[in-house]
Formats: sequence, C-alpha cells, structure tokens
Amino acid sequence: MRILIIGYGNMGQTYANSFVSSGFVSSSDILILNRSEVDKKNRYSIQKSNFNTKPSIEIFDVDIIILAVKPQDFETLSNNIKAFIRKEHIVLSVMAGVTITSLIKNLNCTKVVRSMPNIPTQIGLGMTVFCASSDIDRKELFIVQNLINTTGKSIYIDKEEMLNAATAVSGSGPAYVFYFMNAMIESAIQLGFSKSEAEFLVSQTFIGAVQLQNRSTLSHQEWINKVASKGGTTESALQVFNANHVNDDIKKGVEAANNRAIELGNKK
Ligand SMILES: NC(=O)C1=CN([C@@H]2O[C@H](COP(=O)(O)OP(=O)(O)OC[C@H]3O[C@@H](n4cnc5c(N)ncnc54)[C@H](OP(=O)(O)O)[C@@H]3O)[C@@H](O)[C@H]2O)C=CC1
Ligand SMILES: O=C(O)[C@@H]1CCC=N1
Repeated sequence: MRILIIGYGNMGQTYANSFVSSGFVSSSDILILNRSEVDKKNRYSIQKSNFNTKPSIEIFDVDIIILAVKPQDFETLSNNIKAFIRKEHIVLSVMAGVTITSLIKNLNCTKVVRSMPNIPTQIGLGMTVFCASSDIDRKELFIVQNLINTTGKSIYIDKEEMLNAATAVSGSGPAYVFYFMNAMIESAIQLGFSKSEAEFLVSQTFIGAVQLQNRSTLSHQEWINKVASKGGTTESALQVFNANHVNDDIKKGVEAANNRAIELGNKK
C-alpha cells in the first residue's frame, strides 16, 4: 500500500511517524508533498527523495492520499492537484470543516474518508472520528481505519455533521485541557510554587484524575462529590466557578468551535 501525505505539518508528520513506527506501512511507500522544503522537520526514516514540493504523476501513483493542510489552503491545493487525482484514489482528509461534498467536487474524486483526529495522535493516544462517502466499500473503510488506529482510537459515524461536533469536542479538546491546566499552573505559581513545581503538581493531578475516573464506574459528578467535603476547600473553589458560570462558558466555547467548523464547511 502506497500513501501520499499532502501537508507535512503537525498532522502530516504524525501520520508519517505512526505509519512507520507501527510497521504498518514501509517508509519507502510513504510519499510527501509539502508547500515548502521540509529540511528542518523530522523525516521519520522516510528517504529524502520521497519528499516533494511539486505535484507530479509519479507521486500520485499511490493508493491513498492524505490531505493534512489547513482548510484555508485547500482551495489552492485542490487547483494544484486536481489533474492528478484518479477515481481509484482513496482520499483521507483531516481538514476541519471541509465536507465530503466539497472534497468530491473540488478534487473530482469519489472515494473519500473525512476524519477528525486530535493532537495526542502524536503519541498514539489520539481520538479520531471519521465518516465516508458512499463509494468507499467496507474493505476500503477497514484499511483506512487500520491506518487511523496506528495513531490511537477511532469511531466511525454515519452522520457527517457530527464531525463538526467531534471537531469541537475531541479535535479542539486538547487545547481546552491545556488552557485549564495553564490557569491552574499560574495560580500555583501565585501561591508560591516554582514554575517546575507548579507544572509537576498540575500535570500529575490531571493524569491521576483522568486515570481514576477511567478505571471506575462513577460519574464525574460523583467523583466531584467525593473530593468536595461539605464546608471544605474544594467546595469554596467550585462555588466561585459556579458563580462565574465557568461551566456555561465552557459549553459556549465548545458551541463556538462547532459553529466555526460549520462555517469553514460552508465557505468551501
Ligand atoms: N493540529 C491539530 O491539533 C489538528 C489539526 N487538524 C487539521 O489538520 C490540518 C493540518 O493541521 P496542522 O497539521 O496543525 O497544520 P500545520 O500548519 O502544522 O501544517 C500544514 C502543512 O500544510 C502544508 N501546506 C499548505 N498548503 C499546501 C499546499 N498547497 N501543498 C502542500 N502542502 C501545503 C504546509 O506547508 P509549509 O510547511 O510550507 O507551511 C504545512 O506543512 C488542518 O486542516 C486542521 O484542521 C485536525 C485535528 C487536529
Ligand atoms: O483548530 C482547528 O481548526 C483544528 C481542528 C481541530 C484542532 N485543530
């Protein structure tokens, strides 16, 4: 199986690394097309001659094409590569908001898998939600899912619009977690901890809390109740969060991300 990865940024490199390190795809079967030279980026044992900055018939002699450019770069990209796309190509897109209809129309292809990964795919702990055009058969879908699963876990969905919701929850989600962690680290520093101590405390707190919840049958609220003693410190913090509508604001943020994903899709 030969694969062309278009766009060698965060996601493009993640796929290259996951395919090679899992042994699922031989490094000689991975081709890269990037806008600029990738000299300073890790090549993950893929030979230099497999890296390209211009499309050509040779590099499109592949089974699967992965699109990992920013959504706003898709129009330019599609104009550049449309002539090289064949009906047999399976196109796997990770671009936020770009719909299957838009991919089919702009690339003149039929076999499309649209996915939404997240950044922990870089260490094999990713969450990817994906759906497919009707021309993708079961075998092709399994092959693509096997590729995706080299980066973590995945779920297939029937309704494409749920990909916007997945973008808002699991796609952008790691940034929300880092945002919350950052605020806690800043508070810890204000309370007198050094930066490294603060980072250590917060990081281990997140790891411990997530593992604890994952390994139990209790809900998040039940775990909150276990930590928050009546009249205690946690309750004081939660009262401030509630008074400031932190819960509602997080929901509004997720909703804004969902709306932006829809908007990106409508632009195409
Ligand atoms: N980062 C994340 O957490 C997630 C990102 N995504 C999606 O993944 C996609 C890529 O994101 P990310 O990897 O973070 O972005 P990056 O900016 O890190 O990488 C984009 C890459 O695309 C290349 N590129 C741009 N235009 C072209 C072109 N016309 N031809 C070839 N290569 C091109 C850029 O080249 P150059 O080096 O010249 O700039 C760059 O290497 C986005 O669509 C995003 O929605 C999805 C889920 C999570
Ligand atoms: O912020 C973005 O648009 C992309 C999609 C999900 C994560 N990063």
